[in-house]
Amino acid sequence: MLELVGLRKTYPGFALSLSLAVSPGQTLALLGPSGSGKTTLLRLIAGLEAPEAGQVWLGTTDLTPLPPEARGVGFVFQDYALFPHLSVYENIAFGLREARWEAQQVRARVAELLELTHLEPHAQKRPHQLSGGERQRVALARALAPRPRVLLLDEPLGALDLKLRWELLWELRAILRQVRVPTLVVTHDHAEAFALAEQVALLREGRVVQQGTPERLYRRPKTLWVAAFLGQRNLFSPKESLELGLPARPHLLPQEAIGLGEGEEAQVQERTFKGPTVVLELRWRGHRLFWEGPEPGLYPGDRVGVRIDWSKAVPLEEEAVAPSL
Ligand SMILES: Nc1ncnc2c1ncn2[C@@H]1O[C@H](COP(=O)(O)OP(=O)(O)OP(=O)(O)O)[C@@H](O)[C@H]1O
Repeated sequence: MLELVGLRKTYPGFALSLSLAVSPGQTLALLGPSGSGKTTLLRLIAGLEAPEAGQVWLGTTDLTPLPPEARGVGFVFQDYALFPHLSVYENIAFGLREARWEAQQVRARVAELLELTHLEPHAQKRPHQLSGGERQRVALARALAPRPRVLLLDEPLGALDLKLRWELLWELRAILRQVRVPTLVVTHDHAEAFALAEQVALLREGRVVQQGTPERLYRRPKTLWVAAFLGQRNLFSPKESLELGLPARPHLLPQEAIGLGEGEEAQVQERTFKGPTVVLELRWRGHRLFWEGPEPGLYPGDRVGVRIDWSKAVPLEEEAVAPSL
């Protein structure tokens, strides 16, 4: 189990202050906007930065005083940081040779990782002869080679185009499930976090604002900020909630609360075709309402009845004042 206890690090205009735990064999996604402290947190765990307060625990070992190389932490950097002059094989073997593994053990371990990451056909290539996705897998294999006790991935899919991102996401997930090393993965994309991780911690200005399973976070966000960051669209301020007959606090109206067909009249403003679903932006009671579902056969200007199940409205907490530094 990886545990961060009262960890604190400040830079001019920025303060990271949090506690967090990753269970054995689990993947936790650190999700947050640019500048929220995701990379700083990984660097603190890896020992590349020293915290001003708090500790990093791995089981019963306090890693905080240890140098990076003694921590048993595997790190995949945003730009992969592969050695350009070494082959794929040698990139993966590098850390093992540094740690003075015996030649035969190195061969066996590298072969194992080439197989795990499907890189056998590329073993003798240099990084510049590889595709982005292949480079990403080399970086992962290199990080996993010395059997780290924790794996840190900083935007592992960040540099790839959209189609490749999703292909690699499934592959990365399969590999993580196979190796069962507790993993922290940084991303600013909620869909990526949801697909990769069992737990998601949402970071804002150096603090964890909410942590939970993807389902829990999406369905029960604490605040408007969390809901909006996770892609929820039907969000109402306390004033708007009151106008709609709800208590005077922020609310989320989830998709399943909105039915089309009969009911109060609304007008279609916009339509976005997404393949399996269509998103409609409706004008309803003077408010903007989004509906998403299978092809409704409706177009801008059309009128449609809207039925709301108010019992499904999710009350949210008032936004906390931005954390002070
Ligand atoms: N070495 C440093 N010196 C001064 N300020 C720093 C340093 N490293 C990070 N910061 C500041 O700390 C804050 C958090 O940075 P960090 O890189 O951790 O954010 P992030 O969430 O990873 O962002 P991104 O998604 O853009 O990579 C930023 O405001 C950044 O400018």
